[in-house]
Amino acid sequence: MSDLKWRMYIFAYHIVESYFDKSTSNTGLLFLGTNMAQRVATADGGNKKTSRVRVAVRLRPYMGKLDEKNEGLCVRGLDSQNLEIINWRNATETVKYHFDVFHGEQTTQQEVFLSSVKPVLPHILNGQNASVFAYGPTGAGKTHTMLGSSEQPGVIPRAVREVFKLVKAKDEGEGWEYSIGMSYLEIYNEKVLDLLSPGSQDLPIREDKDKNILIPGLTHTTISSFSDFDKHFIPASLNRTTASTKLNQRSSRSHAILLIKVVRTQRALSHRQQTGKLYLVDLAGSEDNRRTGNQGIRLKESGAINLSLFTLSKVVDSLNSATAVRVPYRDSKLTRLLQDSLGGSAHSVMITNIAPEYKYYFDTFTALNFAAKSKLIVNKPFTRETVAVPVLPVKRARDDHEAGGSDSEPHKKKQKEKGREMNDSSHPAHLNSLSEPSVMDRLIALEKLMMSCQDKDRSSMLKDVAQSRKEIQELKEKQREFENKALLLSRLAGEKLSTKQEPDFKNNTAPLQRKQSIASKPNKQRAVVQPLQVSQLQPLQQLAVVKKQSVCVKKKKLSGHVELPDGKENIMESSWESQLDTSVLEQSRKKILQLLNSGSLKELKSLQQIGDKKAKLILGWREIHGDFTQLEDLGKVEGMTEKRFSSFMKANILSAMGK
Ligand SMILES: Nc1ncnc2c1ncn2[C@@H]1O[C@H](COP(=O)(O)OP(=O)(O)OP(=O)(O)O)[C@@H](O)[C@H]1O
Repeated sequence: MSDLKWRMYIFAYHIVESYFDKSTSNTGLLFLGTNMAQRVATADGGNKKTSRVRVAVRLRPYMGKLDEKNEGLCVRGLDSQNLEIINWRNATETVKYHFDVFHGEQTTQQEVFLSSVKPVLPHILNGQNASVFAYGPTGAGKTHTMLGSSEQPGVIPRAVREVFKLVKAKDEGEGWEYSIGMSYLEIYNEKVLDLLSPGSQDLPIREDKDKNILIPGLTHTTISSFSDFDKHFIPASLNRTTASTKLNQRSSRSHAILLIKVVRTQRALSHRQQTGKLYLVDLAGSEDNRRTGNQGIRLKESGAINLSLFTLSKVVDSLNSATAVRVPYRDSKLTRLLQDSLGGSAHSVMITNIAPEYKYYFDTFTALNFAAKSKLIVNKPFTRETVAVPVLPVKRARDDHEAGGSDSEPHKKKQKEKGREMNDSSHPAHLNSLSEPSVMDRLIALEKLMMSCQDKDRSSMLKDVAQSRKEIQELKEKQREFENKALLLSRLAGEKLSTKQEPDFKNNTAPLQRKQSIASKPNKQRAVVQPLQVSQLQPLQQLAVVKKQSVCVKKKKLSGHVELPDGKENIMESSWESQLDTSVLEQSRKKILQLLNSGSLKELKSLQQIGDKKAKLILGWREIHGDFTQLEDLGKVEGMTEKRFSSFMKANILSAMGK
């Protein structure tokens, strides 16, 4: 019985030529194809550029026969990138996930191929590597996606055919000759086995000096056409290790890896050669042994499968995370073998297969959390029936953690109580699978694991921020040191040259002001005193015309050291207001107050040191408290410290005078 299903798969994918030609020429379905592989540079240990693994999720159609409790769907698609799954903590909520691509249950094999796989294939002909792999729980549709059937051929036959098509379309004039070859292997119980040469021993995985991954002893067969490929592939597929589990009668117990190699050789001297590799991988299903009923050898297989899938998830996570330092390729044979075709300069696509039935909830939730770029809890019911479902009385895992970990007695007691509540008959039937205590325990454990990972990410980010702050601080100190030295030097120089009262030190912060003051010393002196005297006689607007230069000089003094009328220098700057004419000061203050009370967002932003956020805060304050009675009220606005207020005043009064 089980063999029959597998043989059906193998022979079913065998494609009727005319069908295939017809289906691939249908470009009307290319709408998803615009989502081409994004390449985001991240650090990969050294300075090598790595590209993101593009993640697509495919939801298999609902199968009534797999839903013994008649619970319905627990997950559904929203659009071409988003889906939602019921929140196990609160059935009136859903958790929304975002992916590069989402393929709903109606998506055809051709659409999956066109959007997720076809775009990466041309790279193989240019000597680059790529990998496409189907990931997900057992029974969720990985083999269907990768292999398919005669009516619905999957990724493997379509991709191989496309590679031949691309090579055929190559213009002879380009001067390259192409040859296509294949290898086919499985990783079973952490052993690399050659499917084209059954009975072979565990093969070693090596790396050459150019970091290419090699498997010495692996059969590599040149293929000249698609039917040639078929001739080798079909019998080899039957060598794959599969077995019957409770969840899938013909469950893949190994990772099947098909390698298509395209070698192109330059016709002219120096006969340069480039090799592009395409890995098409049908992974074994991630499994929960409590549900598969695995024992003995099945349990051992399952341990190996889960371990390598866990490593794969860590690798994908590291490649897609900007903060990861090390990509753990070497932690499993699967990832070691894919190392030169996953991340790095390779083009990688992961198709995560999920099933919609409640009995797959835990597996689906786990797979989504592994694959998701982001998720969001949405406060709305998933189905009409779930609206009435009471909130699951589960304490937040983080609270549990903070309260002493899962092993503490109170926690265990709570778990028991939880279990009792879950079994309460008041819960609707469709939550049965979810509310099983064992599922609950695993969900809580999963959440804890995820939180601890997030915490780790956060703490490494915080470390980075702290480091940057430290560096900025050090730079600031250096700059201060440099300025003090320069100041000292300039003073010394000033003492030496009695005729030259102005230091000849120049720095980048105010070179123009410095030049001005040296050139016209008398004006400079007037700049401190005269404007204030002039301004007593003139309204503020007129003053503005006169004062361009003097304000400029004054600004310099206020930010550095102030020269008093008697020629002495005063390093303190707190007395800047006292040097201004009181009526001018008053006018400026009035003007600013008026603007604060009646200015629009744009007008507020025209004030010095008021950005978009501050302007909005001012508007908000005005709305709640009415007009500012005095400028000092500004200190009551959020974020306006005493220091900021005085700096705001100085900048705006000087600016008002300078206009
Ligand atoms: N998109 C789909 N459309 C129609 N049928 C599907 C789809 N996906 C999966 N199926 C069906 O669901 C069943 C399980 O799928 P499949 O064998 O591909 O799962 P799997 O993930 O490869 O499982 P395992 O990891 O145990 O090998 C099969 O009968 C398959 O035909």
